[in-house]
Amino acid sequence: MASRPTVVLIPLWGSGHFMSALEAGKRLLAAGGGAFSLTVLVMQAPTQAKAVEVEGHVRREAALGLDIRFLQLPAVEHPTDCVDPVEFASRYVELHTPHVKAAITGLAPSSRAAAVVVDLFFTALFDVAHELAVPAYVYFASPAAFLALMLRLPALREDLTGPGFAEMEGTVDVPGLPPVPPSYMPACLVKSKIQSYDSFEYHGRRYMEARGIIVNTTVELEASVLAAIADGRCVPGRPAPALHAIGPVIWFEQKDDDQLQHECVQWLDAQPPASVVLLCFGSMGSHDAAQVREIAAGLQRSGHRFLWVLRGPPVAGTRHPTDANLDELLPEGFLEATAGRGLVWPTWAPQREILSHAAVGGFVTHCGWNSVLESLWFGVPMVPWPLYGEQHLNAFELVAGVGVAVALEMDRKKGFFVEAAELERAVRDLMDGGSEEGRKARAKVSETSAEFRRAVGDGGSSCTALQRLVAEILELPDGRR
Ligand SMILES: COc1cc(-c2[o+]c3cc(O)cc([O-])c3cc2O[C@@H]2O[C@H](CO)[C@H](O)[C@H](O)[C@H]2O)cc(OC)c1O
Ligand SMILES: O=c1ccn([C@@H]2O[C@H](COP(=O)(O)OP(=O)(O)O)[C@@H](O)[C@H]2O)c(=O)[nH]1
Repeated sequence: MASRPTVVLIPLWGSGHFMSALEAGKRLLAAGGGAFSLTVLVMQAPTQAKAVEVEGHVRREAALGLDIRFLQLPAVEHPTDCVDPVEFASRYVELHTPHVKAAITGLAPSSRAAAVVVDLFFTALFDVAHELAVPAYVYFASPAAFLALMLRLPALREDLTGPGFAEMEGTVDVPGLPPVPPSYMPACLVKSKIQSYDSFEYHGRRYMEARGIIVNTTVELEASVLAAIADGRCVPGRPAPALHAIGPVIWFEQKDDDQLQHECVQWLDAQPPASVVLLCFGSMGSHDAAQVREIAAGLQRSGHRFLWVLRGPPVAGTRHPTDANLDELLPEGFLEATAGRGLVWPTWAPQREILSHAAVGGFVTHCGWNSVLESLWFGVPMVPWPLYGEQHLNAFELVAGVGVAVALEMDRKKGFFVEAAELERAVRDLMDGGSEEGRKARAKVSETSAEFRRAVGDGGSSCTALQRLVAEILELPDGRR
């Protein structure tokens, strides 16, 4: 049998990570034109719910008959006393190192590993790649701006006067972005949680060992940041790894023709074009009862149509929201008062399908990077309401950098609390025809959407970057395939 290498992909189990990485792997596979296969090493997800979600993805993708092999890694102990999910993921993956090594060395000689591609929090696996002399890549499912920040964390530590950015005066220099007020730094770095900083700084340092970083963005969207990284402005004196901006990588689930439309989509079908504002806060976003009351009042007073994905408090010991009990959470009379112009959906919703619907004209989002890319792809302007992770920096970039969003004021000292009147104002500015801010965001988002579609099309920047990456993996001269 002819020898054909394989690209080994090691994704994290999270909603915004697993399918994004797999979709990127599928694009690599297609661009490789059969020159290599894809091998996905699947870790046991740490919670039962995530394990079921990942198993579903693997079963569905395996049934597509593509040149992808899924190998389940043995279960390992769960690290305890972690400050956040990133430290958990970083320590959990370390325990997988021997299993990953065994899986790669156990590949048939006819399908040697040509590259190992790991999640942004899995840099501990570089040790295995280095030991086996396999080129290591990172799949960065977040924006290049956050990559620039992570690369700069070792140097930025020297500017900190306290244990986190919250105590810092002045602005933060994230190369390629306008000066960033410390309050817009990622939530995990703002609070005085020095261990969070340690985890991010560790990964930032290790990215420099990668042969390349595959970023889910486009050169058009984040030109200045990508240039800053490539010019060595994040880690002066050391050449940055090659950057491959292949985005937007968005996973679209295939629907059977005979599948019934989701209830949210059926409801949207009855609404006028661009009239509905969607509110959805990602896989780990939920609000407490007081905040829910403010949102309800803000939406009611705005007079606009809305589809609100409202989740209940997280399952104990996790960050994953439960399904909302609407009778308990919503103010009395709210559903009756907004009947016909609002839908409150209490569980996971088909966000991509909703954003693609002509009735949706705006998106109040937690600014998870996948959600941002989906909104830009469908040309939907945003109101950013960042909650966790790097989302505050994403929100800053959307408003101050790209200009596709209407800003929302929040009380950062009170868990990012937003008052009803402020939400009402932002929704009106986003959705009302007369608002200059909304008009600008709408015009810019249409441009970005068109740019995105050009980037992934033949000859587009992301398509070309993907081909260059394939040539690099196959070690072809001059990026030729
Ligand atoms: C990228 O910066 C941060 C990401 C996270 C984070 O951690 C995480 C851990 C899990 O075990 C499962 C997850 O699903 C998950 C998700 C997650 O954040 C989202 O990651 C997406 C892909 O990178 C995307 O970037 C979204 O914008 C993120 O919201 C946590 C964190 O700090 C605690 C980060 O700074
Ligand atoms: O009710 C929901 C909530 C989220 N998502 C999807 O889950 C992913 C969330 O990733 P993101 O990076 O936006 O945020 P995270 O949840 O990782 O913080 C995105 O693809 C969303 O479209 C969804 O389909 N329905």
